[in-house]
Amino acid sequence: MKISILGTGYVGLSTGVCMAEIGHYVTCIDINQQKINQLRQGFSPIYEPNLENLLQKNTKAGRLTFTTSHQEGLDSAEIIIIAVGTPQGEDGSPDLSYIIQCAKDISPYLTDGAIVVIKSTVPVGTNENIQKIIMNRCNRESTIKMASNPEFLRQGTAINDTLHPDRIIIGANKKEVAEKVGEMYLPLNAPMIMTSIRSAEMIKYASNAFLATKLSYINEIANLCEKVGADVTDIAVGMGADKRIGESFLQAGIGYGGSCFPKDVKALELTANQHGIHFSMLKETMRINNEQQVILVTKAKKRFGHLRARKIALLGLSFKPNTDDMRDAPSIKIAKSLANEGAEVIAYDPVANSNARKILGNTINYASSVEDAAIDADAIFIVTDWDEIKHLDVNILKKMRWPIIFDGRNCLDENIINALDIVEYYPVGRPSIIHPHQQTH
Ligand SMILES: NC(=O)C1=CN([C@@H]2O[C@H](COP(=O)(O)OP(=O)(O)OC[C@H]3O[C@@H](n4cnc5c(N)ncnc54)[C@H](O)[C@@H]3O)[C@@H](O)[C@H]2O)C=CC1
Ligand SMILES: O=C(O)[C@H]1O[C@H](OP(=O)(O)OP(=O)(O)OC[C@H]2O[C@@H](n3ccc(=O)[nH]c3=O)[C@H](O)[C@@H]2O)[C@H](O)[C@@H](O)[C@@H]1O
Repeated sequence: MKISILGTGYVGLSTGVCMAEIGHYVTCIDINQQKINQLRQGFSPIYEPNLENLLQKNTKAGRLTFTTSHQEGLDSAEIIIIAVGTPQGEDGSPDLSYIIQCAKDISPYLTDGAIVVIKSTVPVGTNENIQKIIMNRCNRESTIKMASNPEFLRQGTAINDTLHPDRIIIGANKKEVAEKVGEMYLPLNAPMIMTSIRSAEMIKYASNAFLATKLSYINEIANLCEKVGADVTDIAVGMGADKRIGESFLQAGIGYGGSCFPKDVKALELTANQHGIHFSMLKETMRINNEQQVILVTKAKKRFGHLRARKIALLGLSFKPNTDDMRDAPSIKIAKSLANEGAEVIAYDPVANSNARKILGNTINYASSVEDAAIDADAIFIVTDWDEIKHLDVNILKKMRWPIIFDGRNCLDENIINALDIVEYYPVGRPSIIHPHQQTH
């Protein structure tokens, strides 16, 4: 099948590479010339495990090409996938300007049989509006075929998620359109759910908001665990063993971040509001998450009294491991809050230092290794559960002024905690460990 994809971000590029991997001929279009140049040379502009390898393999096989030209990129495309950003606008609703621009960009080159698929996360009704824009521009009514095909990949595991999805949602108002889009995915052998366009758009928001709410729920349980002396990691195992609840998304910590949950929860709450439904549960999901993101700062202030002139090593900056994405990362709020308290912050991330610098600038200092960050630190904050942070070298802790660790992901290797008899360890929602040799510091 001949597929064109607009947008070579996390979703567009992962989709493009995977569709080529299963045998389709894919052209990826982006307006960013620099990205396209980089991709043509076989380099991925984003950090995503296994992406660059499949990019090079499929480019070499002649199934994957990149262009900035809509005319060239859309030539004889059977399916045109729109995967551009829908970031949060100033009023909290998604900014649809990139999608609208895509509609304008593709209109002159649409052939009769082509299907326009919106993969970006868009509010209910957007597919219909985009269809109208295209119809007006093309001056044709009957032949614009549209489908909603929301994406569920997670950053850090984007390739695996795209090749092995739990389900594929296809929303279309015509059976033959849904079937044609489904044909594209047949080699994946994944369950497909066909719905109306509006339902497909809604499934995406309902899923993300549900997962975010599950996280705020377990985080509030974690806060309660600290008060009553229970351990939230045991609670998660106990709850998760119930199939109706499920074990995933029960890892308590410093709350959710990233380019999707924060904006999608807000967008759904706004949609509900516009229709007279006060979805107060989502308001609470967001409130809990906002407070949770700075919980390590609150804990450290309690431990030290104040944080002025305290040196804090921030380990991990990206919003989750295995990505360099800093969009809405909890580390941003934590770093700013520490700086406001007068602390000296030195941060380390295996891949996100340079993206972080674009956002945080000189508010903090950047280290080139865990060890660099930890030297003479008064405390470590574990912010992102990268493998090298979870299993950090015990000897590194001996270089701190005093090994005090605030673990925002409850992820530090048990052996490390047990190996040190001078450690103070403060996880989230679990009993703290303060070894007997502790001295005032
Ligand atoms: N990042 C993620 O993990 C997921 C994102 N989504 C949704 O997918 C959509 C895309 O998200 P990301 O991939 O993160 O975005 P991104 O910001 O990483 O990439 C968007 C790309 O679109 C390009 N672009 C903008 N206007 C264009 C145009 N007119 N023609 C061609 N290219 C254009 C930009 O240059 C950029 O490279 C959003 O709606 C997001 O909510 C859905 C599932 C997962
Ligand atoms: O629409 C999207 O963009 C995507 O949003 C999320 O994917 P993503 O944001 O990439 O990553 P997640 O693994 O969901 O993590 C989101 C945040 O929740 C946090 N999280 C996740 C799981 C958990 O148990 N605990 C927890 O704190 C992560 O650290 C991260 O900050 C969804 O999981 C994807 O299905 C969806 O496609």
